[in-house]
Amino acid sequence: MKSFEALFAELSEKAASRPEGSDTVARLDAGVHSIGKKVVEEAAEVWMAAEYESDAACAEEISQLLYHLQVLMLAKGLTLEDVYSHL
Ligand SMILES: N=c1c2ncn([C@@H]3O[C@H](COP(=O)(O)OP(=O)(O)OP(=O)(O)O)[C@@H](O)[C@H]3O)c2ncn1[C@@H]1O[C@H](COP(=O)(O)O)[C@@H](O)[C@H]1O
Repeated sequence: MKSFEALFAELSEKAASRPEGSDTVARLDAGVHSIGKKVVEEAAEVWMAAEYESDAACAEEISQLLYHLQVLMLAKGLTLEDVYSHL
């Protein structure tokens, strides 16, 4: 099982090394506008799953939202500390 911190470390490494075939690199190259739209789409899917789908489906949608939020953080150059400092 992967933690939020472990995923962020993995994505940070991918952003730096830019391996062939990485979806994350492609999403970063698409830019903040594209990533932002994905965040909104995934947030809506979380909402719909919470109201109309199973707990497992809702959890999966939440994991996808967290992934896209991390991609947005990387695109903006934000660190975990930048976000955690507001929690
Ligand atoms: N955790 C995730 C993750 N969660 C969600 N997603 C992406 O978000 C998509 C889910 O969005 P949708 O359900 O809307 O599916 P879709 O419509 O096909 O998505 P689009 O490709 O059209 O955006 C998935 O198909 C993945 O492309 C993720 N992509 C990657 N990861 C992890 O990120 C790491 C790096 O991945 P790569 O960059 O691909 O090597 C690996 O550990 C992966 O497991």
